[in-house]
Amino acid sequence: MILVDRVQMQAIDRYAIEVLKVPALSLVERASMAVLKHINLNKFGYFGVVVGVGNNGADGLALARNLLARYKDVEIFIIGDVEKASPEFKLNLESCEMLCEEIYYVESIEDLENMEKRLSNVNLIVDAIFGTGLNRPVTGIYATVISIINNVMKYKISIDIPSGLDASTGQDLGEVVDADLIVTMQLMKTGLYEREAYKRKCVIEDIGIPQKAIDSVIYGLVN
Ligand SMILES: NC(=O)C1=CN([C@@H]2O[C@H](COP(=O)(O)OP(=O)(O)OC[C@H]3O[C@@H](n4cnc5c(N)ncnc54)[C@H](O)[C@@H]3O)[C@@H](O)[C@H]2O)[C@H](O)CC1
Ligand SMILES: [K+]
Repeated sequence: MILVDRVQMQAIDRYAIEVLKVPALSLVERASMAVLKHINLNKFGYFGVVVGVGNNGADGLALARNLLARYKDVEIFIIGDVEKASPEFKLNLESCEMLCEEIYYVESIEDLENMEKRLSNVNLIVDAIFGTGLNRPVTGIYATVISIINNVMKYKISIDIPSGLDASTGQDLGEVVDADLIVTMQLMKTGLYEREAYKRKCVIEDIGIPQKAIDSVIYGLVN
């Protein structure tokens, strides 16, 4: 099994998009469908999707859109400044705005209380706050959001990496989402593999990153 750290994964993503011209939007869409296939839609009908403003969040919004497309109830919570978000994030956000009544921007204590109340009623929480982009300890409102997610005791799926975990070292960078299932994209990350508690909850899903991108970064094969 190939293992990559977060810097290698980011380089592979970049190579796929910038050199091999794989559309980032396709990778985000494939990531969302890779998570959807692990959700029993006959069992789960009311979702809380908690997103950061990076591409892990874009994956989460694309998943929310695919759930809304099936008339599932989805409560979306966004943490961070959407202005900083990627085009893939913004495109998926635009569609989610057309498909659901309200999207909650979590900034204040009241927003956190509202999120906690609503999450206590859902039956599945999607963690799309941080993935391979987490590069420093989780503090402030992000730490509070993660502890709320853990405290409401619902079935939790983390997209790519449980938010709060360092994808390279497996170190807890503060609060970490206590995921029941981790759907990691394309390759196993060293930080997940080295922690048995995470490794056994992990499934790896192909999202269409060309082997050439992987070989170019891992083996330095550029031709
Ligand atoms: N790159 C691609 O084409 C694909 C990526 N996929 C998914 O995207 C994430 C990686 O996305 P990225 O935007 O690099 O970062 P994150 O979304 O993980 O993080 C968001 C953002 O947060 C900032 N940040 C880092 N640490 C902290 C912190 N402690 N507190 C607050 N903010 C923090 C930092 O600026 C990050 O940019 C990857 O995991 C996949 O889920 C697609 O799946 C495939 C295509
Ligand atoms: K995540």
